[in-house]
Parts: sequence; C-alpha cells; structure tokens
Amino acid sequence: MTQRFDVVIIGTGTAATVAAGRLSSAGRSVAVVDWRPYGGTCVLRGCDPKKMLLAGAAAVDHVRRMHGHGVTGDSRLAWAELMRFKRGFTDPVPAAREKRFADQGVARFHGRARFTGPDTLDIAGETVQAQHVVIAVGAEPVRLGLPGEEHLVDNEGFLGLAALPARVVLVGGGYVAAEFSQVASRAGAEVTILQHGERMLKGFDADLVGWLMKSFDDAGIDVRLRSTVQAIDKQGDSYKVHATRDGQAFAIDADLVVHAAGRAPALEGLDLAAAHVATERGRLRLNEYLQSTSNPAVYAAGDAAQVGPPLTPVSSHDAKVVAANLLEGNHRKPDYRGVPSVAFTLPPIARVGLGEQQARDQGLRFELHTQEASDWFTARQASQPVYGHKVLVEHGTDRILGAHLAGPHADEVINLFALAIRHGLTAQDLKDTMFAYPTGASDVGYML
Ligand SMILES: Cc1cc2nc3c(=O)[nH]c(=O)nc-3n(C[C@H](O)[C@H](O)[C@H](O)COP(=O)(O)OP(=O)(O)OC[C@H]3O[C@@H](n4cnc5c(N)ncnc54)[C@H](O)[C@@H]3O)c2cc1C
Ligand SMILES: NC(=O)c1ccc[n+]([C@@H]2O[C@H](COP(=O)([O-])OP(=O)(O)OC[C@H]3O[C@@H](n4cnc5c(N)ncnc54)[C@H](O)[C@@H]3O)[C@@H](O)[C@H]2O)c1
Repeated sequence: MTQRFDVVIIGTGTAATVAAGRLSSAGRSVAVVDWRPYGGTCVLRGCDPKKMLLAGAAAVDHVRRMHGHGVTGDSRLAWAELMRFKRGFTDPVPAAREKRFADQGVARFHGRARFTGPDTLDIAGETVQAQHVVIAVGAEPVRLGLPGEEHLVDNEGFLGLAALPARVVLVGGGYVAAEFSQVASRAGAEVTILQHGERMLKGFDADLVGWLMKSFDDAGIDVRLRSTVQAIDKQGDSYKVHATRDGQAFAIDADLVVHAAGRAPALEGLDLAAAHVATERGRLRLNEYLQSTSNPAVYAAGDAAQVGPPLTPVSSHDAKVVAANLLEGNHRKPDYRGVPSVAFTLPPIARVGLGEQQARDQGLRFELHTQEASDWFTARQASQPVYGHKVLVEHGTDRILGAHLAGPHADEVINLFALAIRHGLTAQDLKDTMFAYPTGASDVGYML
C-alpha cells in the first residue's frame, strides 16, 4: 500500500530536522527517512563527537604549554575513557531525535530511500508518495580510486575507535586531517599527514596557515605536502601507504589510514534518473530556490545541495529556505553572506567573508590589517605561540570584507566579524563596542 505525505525528507541530519520541524508545525504531513541511526553527520559522526575528543586533547595541550609556567606533571589522554565521554553525548541522540520527530507528528521510516518515479520512493520495500521530496542526504567521503582504498577508515570509523593505534596516516590535508591529527597526536600516536596540495587547509588564509603550522610541528605531526597517495597495501595487521612527492615514490608504515580527502553529496543509490532529477558532475542541478531544475517536486538542502559551503549552519539555513519556499511558493533564496568557518586545530584557525586574493580579484579597494601577534597578552596568557589576524576593511564604506584569525579564541571571536559582515556593521562600529576585558574579543579593536 502506498503511504502519502505532503513532504518526504530524505535524511535526519541538521537540514532534514530543521525542515521537518518548520513544515510539520505549519500543518504539513511530513515523513523523514534514514538508513543510519537518526541524527546525521554533525551530531553523530562530525562536529560534536570531534569536539568532545578535542576537549581532552586541548586539556592535554594546555597543560603541556603551561609547563615551566607554574604547572607541573604529565597529562595524557586515556582513549577508552575519552570515548566513553564522547558516547555519553552521542549514544542518546538517535532515540532523542526519533522522539522529537514523533512529538512533532512526523512519520519515521528506516532504510535507504530510492526514487521510483518523480514523486515516489521505495523505502525498504514500502512505497511512499509525496507532493514534494527534500533531498537532505548529506555527503560521503569521495571515492579516491586507489588500490587498497577499502582499507581507509572514514570519519565515523575514527570517531568510534575503541583504541587508538600507534601509527596513524591521514590521507588529505583539509579540515578532517587538521582536526583528527591534533587529537591523535595528543593521544600519543605517531601521526603523518599526506596532503597533495602545496599547503594544508587551503580554504584558510595562507599566511595564517603558515603561522599555525608551528603547532603541528610542536605536536610532532609529520606534515608532508605535495604528497599524493597512490595505493594502500595491507601487511598483516598493519598497512603500507604508497605515495609520490615531486615524482619520487615513498612509503609509510601505518596501523590506521584515515580518509581525509574530501566529501561529496551522497547521491549514489538514490536513482535520481527515475525521478528526472538532473545532476552535473556529481551535484544536483538546482535553481536559486534550491529546487531541482528538472523536477519541480524536488528540493535539496545542506551538504546534499552544496550550494553554500558544506557546514552545519549552512544546512540549517538551507532548510529554512526550502521550508519557506514549500510553504509559500518559491520566494526565498539562500543568503551565504558572512558564513564563518573554523578548523578546530589547537589553537583554532577561522575565517569569514572574503580572502585577500578574492577581494583583489573582485577589484575591491581595502585596507589590510594584519599582524603576527604572538607577543600580545591574549597569546602570552595562554602560553600560546600561535596568534595572528588579517582583517580586510573596505576603503570608503569602512565595511568589513573579510576576517581571518588564528590562535586562542579565534573560534569565538570570528563570530563577531560574522555578525558585522552579515549585518553591515563597520570597522568603526566594532571599535566603538566595549568588549569585556580581558577576553579574545577585547583584541578586536586592535585588529582594525
Ligand atoms: C568529521 C567532520 C567534522 C565536521 N565538523 C564540522 C564543524 O565543526 N562545523 C561545521 O559547521 N560543520 C562540520 N562538519 C560538516 C557538517 O557535519 C555537515 O555540513 C552537516 O552535518 C551536514 O548536514 P546535512 O543535514 O546536510 O547532512 P547529514 O547530517 O549528513 O545528514 C544526511 C543524512 O541522510 C542519510 N542518508 C543519506 N542517503 C540516504 C538515503 N538514500 N536514504 C536514507 N537516508 C539517507 C544519512 O545517513 C544521514 O544521516 C563536519 C563534517 C565531518 C565529516
Ligand atoms: N570544522 C569544520 O567545519 C569541519 C571539520 C571537518 C569537516 N568539515 C567539512 O567536511 C568536508 C570534508 O572535509 P575533508 O577534510 O575531508 O576535506 P577538505 O576538502 O577540507 O580537504 C581535503 C584535502 O585532501 C586533499 N587530497 C585529496 N585527495 C588526496 C590524495 N589522494 N592524496 C593526498 N591528498 C589528497 C585535497 O588536496 C584537500 O586539501 C569539508 O569540506 C568541510 O566542509 C568541516
């Protein structure tokens, strides 16, 4: 028997949850479906569990930095206990999420959703039909096409490790490699990053990344740039990772090899062709209202849409846009001005708005306020050798075009610049604001 709804949402992550809440409270009949435990990437396999592990790593890091400044004694991570700490947060999520949907009157399906027609889906043998379908399936690690790729452990595997092996290799040099390497090294593993680009964290300011690399050195993380992984061989209980650098082959022995080489929309298996949902190079073709250009019954949000950067606040924003368009007809477009992004390294690095080169490419005229500021009080008080910023302020308008921070509190202070960019506050507005002292924010005036 076919079950019918106003809207079926594929996924139960951030995008799906926000959309389901808005649509059900407006009186629409809504169903959600997931083949994994309910909750999605951020809460179960991404942002939050990673931050739980980083809490331990940051504590160890801080104690070590304070050696010789009044703090003595060794500190180390007890991996199994840290994992229990993490699970204390993540384990209850699926049931709580399911209850939240139930309380909202949202129907729940478990299984892989697959289109069988423009507005129909098969879910584990059941047929579900809807006026509209929202694709909120998130992203999955990209296939690398390497021999031995099956030996790679993904973010879910790393964040669920019962024990941390002695030698860890991360393939890739973006967010995942930067963050996981910080955790693994503070937990005592020998860590190597194989990054095929010229530098780590290519989405962040190059000068600030340069300053940040000192913290990788200090943590003993072996960062190999311009290094492309070619194959992974299993040898008993361990692995040999074969790579090339500038045409030269080399190999590294590892007990764990982690996929940190990027993620792409999880569209495989949806049978989009059956619903006439067009794609282009692995991405959905969407109009400015996040609606499929080829099937008006279908919308998408979050990492599955990847119109904005694949980050949790963007998934939530997209979901609000899609819900508004479903409820009142197409009228709302996503607005990605001032989306901040943080890589939670130790210390963190953050960005919002335009990069220096982007601003130059757009022909904008701006004043560049930049300083390596490891001698400032904020850095010295935390015994943190990495601290610096780059802020772009437009000539004439005094608008903040972009802000780039590395060091203590960068993950929080970036939000003040996000607020300024999104709401058109000027550099003078920020300077005129009294921030509590001494906090990370109290440096903002000196960054302008
Ligand atoms: C390790 C890691 C750390 C991260 N840290 C941060 C961070 O600190 N800050 C930040 O902003 N972002 C972070 N991100 C990114 C963030 O997690 C994502 O942008 C966000 O979770 C995407 O939410 P979503 O709702 O679009 O998709 P998801 O949360 O991925 O939800 C998609 C859901 O759809 C389900 N699904 C997929 N296909 C099907 C199908 N065919 N049928 C049924 N169900 C299906 C999946 O099982 C999944 O539960 C991180 C990502 C990773 C991997
Ligand atoms: N703090 C956060 O907000 C956060 C944290 C983790 C993940 N995320 C999200 O998840 C997404 C995926 O993160 P990610 O770190 O996997 O991807 P990424 O896109 O940030 O970085 C992937 C890196 O891997 C490199 N690479 C690709 N193939 C390679 C190969 N064969 N050998 C060596 N290097 C290779 C690329 O040059 C790139 O620098 C991000 O785009 C981000 O949106 C966000």
